[in-house]
Amino acid sequence: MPVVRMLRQVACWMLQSRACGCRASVLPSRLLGTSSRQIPTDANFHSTSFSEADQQRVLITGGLGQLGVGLASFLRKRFGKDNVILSDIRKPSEHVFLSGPFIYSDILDYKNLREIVVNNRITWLFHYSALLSAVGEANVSLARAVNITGLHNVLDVAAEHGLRLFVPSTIGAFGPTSPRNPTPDLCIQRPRTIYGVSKVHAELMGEYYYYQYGLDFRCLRYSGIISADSQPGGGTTDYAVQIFHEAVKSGRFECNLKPDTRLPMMYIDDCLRATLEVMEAPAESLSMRTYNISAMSFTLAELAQEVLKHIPELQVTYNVDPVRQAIADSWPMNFDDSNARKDWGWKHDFDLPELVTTMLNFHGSESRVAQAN
Ligand SMILES: NC(=O)c1ccc[n+]([C@@H]2O[C@H](COP(=O)([O-])OP(=O)(O)OC[C@H]3O[C@@H](n4cnc5c(N)ncnc54)[C@H](O)[C@@H]3O)[C@@H](O)[C@H]2O)c1
Ligand SMILES: C[C@@H](O)[C@H](N)C(=O)O
Repeated sequence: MPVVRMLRQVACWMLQSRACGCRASVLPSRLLGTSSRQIPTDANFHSTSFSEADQQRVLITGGLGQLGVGLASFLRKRFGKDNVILSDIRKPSEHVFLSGPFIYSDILDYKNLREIVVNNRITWLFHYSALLSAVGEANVSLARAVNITGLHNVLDVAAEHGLRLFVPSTIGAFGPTSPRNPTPDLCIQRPRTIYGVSKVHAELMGEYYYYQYGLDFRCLRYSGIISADSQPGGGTTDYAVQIFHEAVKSGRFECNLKPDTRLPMMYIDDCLRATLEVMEAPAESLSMRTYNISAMSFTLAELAQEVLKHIPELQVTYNVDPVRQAIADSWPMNFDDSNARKDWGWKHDFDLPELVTTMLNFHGSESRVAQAN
């Protein structure tokens, strides 16, 4: 880059950072490659020119889990099939492999991550890799590596290449000393799972990179997400997906939490739309970098009651798993998402009755197809 242009960018960045109150700072040393110079950072330093800005090039990490395939298909409608790259360390199904670009990416491999971002001219990164609450407790050292070390790699690559970065947080980022009904955006966060601790760390690190290095970090705290065509990956809220599969398949469901357990939940379509909306929200509309988002909140008994309206023969039994129950009992019962609604117009579409009808319609048609075959 010619020296004059670089100096102009640096001066421009310093003016901008003063205007937004951010502190002038330097990138962490590994972001500077082999150079020993310390260059003031600018989130747009390496990014695309203005005319290219509408044509995002997207990377999704951990994309073969419950949410990533749906996110890819949603974003491909917006940005075009070839501009959204799904990645994971697992082998994709043939259907996923044929539906758009897929690439192997282990978020613990920093150089490989950087290579993917550079070679594909990525502008937006959705960081979905994680070990969820229940599997995280069963494998704390792996959860620590994936959820914390992996996040550090993603933050550094995103800051270095001027990406807009989305990292989902969760209701699990709160703990027993947080207000539970409702839980506001800003309150005590002392979660008791490695998953929750890693998500609070992600929220704080993302905000730190935003203030220190100008990284365009955006984060939503998702509720338990309920999806029809993908399986949950080992969380405490998995029962709210599994009940639909079992209701249609066997007419029986054994639940691992108590019937009066109340948690915030959301249908996947609302979750994915919220994710794109916050990523597209003008920077000046965001008064925070991390927002609660919510749609509904129900107990297991209320969920079962709603499903019974459609499948009266369903038998629900309870066999409580103490680990999952302790986690659920420490999480919010209701989520206060008024800031998201006020700042960038968040509004959910699905409440419990629509959710149940949609899920059962999907599974009903699936099982009819299976029977016909
Ligand atoms: N599903 C929910 O209810 C929910 C709720 C709140 C927040 N979230 C967050 O949303 C994100 C996606 O959730 P999900 O339900 O799809 O999770 P999931 O567990 O279903 O999928 C996570 C994916 O990460 C991948 N992964 C693991 N280690 C990896 C590594 N080293 N490198 C690359 N990928 C790796 C796994 O192979 C898996 O496909 C997570 O960050 C999760 O914390 C999910
Ligand atoms: C709530 C969420 O983060 C995830 N579904 C879990 O239960 O771990």
